[in-house]
This record gives sequence, C-alpha cells and structure tokens, in this order.
Amino acid sequence: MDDLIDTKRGLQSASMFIDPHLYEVEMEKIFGRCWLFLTHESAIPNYGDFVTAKMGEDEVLVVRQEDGTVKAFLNVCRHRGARVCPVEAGNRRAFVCNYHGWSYAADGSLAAIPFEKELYGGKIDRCAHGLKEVAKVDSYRGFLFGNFDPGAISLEDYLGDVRWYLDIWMEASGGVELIGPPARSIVHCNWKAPTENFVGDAYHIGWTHASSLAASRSIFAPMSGNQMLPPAGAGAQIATRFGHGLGILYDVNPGVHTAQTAEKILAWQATKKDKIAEKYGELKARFYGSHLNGSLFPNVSYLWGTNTLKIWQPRGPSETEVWTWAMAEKDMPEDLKRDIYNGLHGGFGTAGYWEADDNDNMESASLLPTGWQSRKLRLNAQMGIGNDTVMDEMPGVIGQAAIGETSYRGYYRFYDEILKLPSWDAFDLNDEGWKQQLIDADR
Ligand SMILES: CCSc1ccccc1
Ligand code: FES
Ligand SMILES: [Fe+3]
Repeated sequence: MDDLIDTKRGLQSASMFIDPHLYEVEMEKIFGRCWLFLTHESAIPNYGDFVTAKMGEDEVLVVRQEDGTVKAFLNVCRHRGARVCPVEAGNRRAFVCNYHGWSYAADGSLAAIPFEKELYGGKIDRCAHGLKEVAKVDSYRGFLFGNFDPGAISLEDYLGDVRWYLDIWMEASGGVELIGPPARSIVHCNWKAPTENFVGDAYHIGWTHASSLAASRSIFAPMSGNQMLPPAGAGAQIATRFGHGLGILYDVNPGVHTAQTAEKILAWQATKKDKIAEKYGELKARFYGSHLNGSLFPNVSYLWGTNTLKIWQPRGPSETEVWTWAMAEKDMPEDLKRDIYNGLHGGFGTAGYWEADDNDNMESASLLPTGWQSRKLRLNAQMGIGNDTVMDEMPGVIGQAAIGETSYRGYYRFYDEILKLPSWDAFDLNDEGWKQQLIDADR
C-alpha cells in the first residue's frame, strides 16, 4: 500500500478506485474503525422508532430506546443469519425474524424462541444470542453516528476542527432537519470518487455542469463553460485532521438553486444574518450565507446552500449506493422547505440533472483504472500545493482560493494514515504534525 498515496506530492494511485484487496482493507480499517453517519435524531423521536442504515456493507437497525438513548444493531438474526427487519423505518417494540420466528426486543435482547423448551430443551443461552450491538453510537448536533470499534476515539475528537464549520449550519443557522426518507440510487463507481468530489471540487462546476448552470440560471451561471474563474478572494478550501474537508464559495449560498428559489432563500437568510453575527460572529454569519461543499471522512457529504446531505454507501469496489436527503433550516416556512426539497431532488436526486452530470465523471474515473496500464497512473491533486497555510480566524489547513485541492490532499492524507494505523490505541491525538505534512507538501 506504500505507493497508494503520496501526501508529499499530492498524488494518489488510480488503482485505489478498483483494487478489490484494498477494498477489503478499507472495510476492515476504515468502516470497521471510523465514525459512520447513521441518521438524524429527528427521524426516530419516540421509543421503538427505528430506521435501517448502512455501516460499510453492514446493514444496521438504529432504534430509539425506552430511556431515550439510541442503540444500533446488526440487522442479522443470530439463528441462521436472515435479515431481522425487512423495512426501512417504523416503530416496533420487538423485531420478529421472518425465517423461523426468533424475536428480539427493542434493546436487541433475544426475547422469544418458538418451541424453545420442546426443541432446545432449555439448552440455548438466550443472553448470548441477542442482536450484535454496534459498539458506540453518539450524536453531534442531532446527527447520529456509529462506530464498530469499542477502542475508537470519541465522536467529538474524531470530528475535531471540522466542528467549527459544521456548527455554521448545524448550530448557527438555528439547526437543520433532513427531509426524508432518503432517495436511494446506484452509481457504478468507487465510494471515494464522489466523496472526493464533494470534499473539494469547485473546479468541475463550470466545466462538468455547464449546461446545468445555464439551464438553472443559477448564481453560478457565469462560471458555465469555464467562461470565468471566481474572482480572487471568492472562497477557500479547508483540510482538517481526520480527513474531513470542505470548500467555501463566499456569499453565494443558494448558488445551485434556480434564480426564483435562490431569491426566496436569500430573502429568508437576510432576516437571520444579523442575529447570527451577534451570537456567533461576523465570519460565521458570512459563511452561513456562503455555499459550502464538504465531506466527512469516510463517506458522508453535504452541500450547504444546495441543501443536501448524501452518504456514499460502498457496495464492492466499483458500485456505490447513494442515499440523498434534502436539508432545510428547521425554522423555515413549509413552502420554502418544499421548494428546497423539489429543487434538490430535481437537481441532485436520483434522476437529478446535476447528479447525472456528476455520475458520468464518477463512473469513468472509477472504471477506467480497471485497465492494467491505466491503474498504474497517478491521480493529480496538486492544485495550490505549497500555498496551504493556517489562519487564526478559522481552524484547519487553509487553501486561500475558491478553486483548489487542499481538501483533497487532507482527505487522502488521513486515508493513508488510517489504513496504516495499527489501532486507535496507537493514535496520538495531540500530534499536530499532520498540518506540517500538508503545508510542506510540494510538487
Ligand atoms: C455543483 C454543485 S456545488 C459543488 C461544489 C463543489 C463540490 C461539489 C458540488
Ligand atoms: S479533467 Fe479532471 S478528470 Fe479529466
Ligand atoms: Fe458536481
């Protein structure tokens, strides 16, 4: 794996998008040890409410407990491995397996076995056959994450510096809600391809989305066909410790929406910005009115302004199931939420026209390296390399340009680190060397 990621020069091996052995290592070392997004608290408010979610290729049941906490379990019967709960969401105090009828309580314990006395003679240890519980479940600002590794660092530590940027829309905005259930679709690509696009690819907007920009008459339309670059000082790229990253396009929050919906969003935000500035400072208020594209390592992405949250669920090295939610500020009027929902799914939903633009790229970038010669190529994420820096007013390593690949380099720097990390015990939370690794990188 040594020649997979070259952090020093901002290069990655094209084989990372197709190598089946690497994929198995990712499932063990990344999806088996990192915090993975499950759902939002508001989706399971009451005792017995549940949703199914994915953690890597494992399907889990996320269940609200009687005491108000949330537990997650592998959705796999402990008898012969059948799926215990076949539906995506609902409310149940018990889950009964369709195969032989074993039933589990909401806390995952094995509650009843058909003909237990007659067929097992009381010789089965029910306590040892409860649903397999996910080691850790925790919530950040209402967003629920799970971790299979009992030795993992806390969610708060794992999010680290990126919390400052998440708080722009998860807190300063007054909080958001996911308008679901999520749309689900399959893209024939490796799960990292779209995640890296959302972590930092403002570069593709003008080129890939030329027709979509023109069709939607969006604020970004002048970038269509690369007619122009965003002016100097129009944005920034941010990389943080655990690979989470984002790009900011200043002051153009509703950039991807049609002119009509954008107008409504701008009017709405104008009613809140002063209060946000008072409470959270001018910079956060500005970022609240900016467009943010970001990914949380390993596989969840968001577009603040375009109003979407997406998970790129891996299904083998060359297939990804995309879950897409629309996202709106909790206190928005219902008609604006509906406009946002319709605009989002028309653009970035399963058959969205922006999504269709992107999927062609995701598929070609992921499928071309199946060629013996193509897979030996290095992918280039050197844009802005050597100019990254730190700034007092905002955390992380910063690329001070609207278009750059700082957050790509940050994402793959941690990807390399976590693949090589023996265990979380070997991890030094206080080691700030990661910043210098990125700042000292050069061509
Ligand atoms: C094209 C929608 S906005 C965006 C910006 C950067 C990365 C991904 C999406
Ligand atoms: S120009 Fe970026 S992948 Fe071809
Ligand atoms: Fe795109």
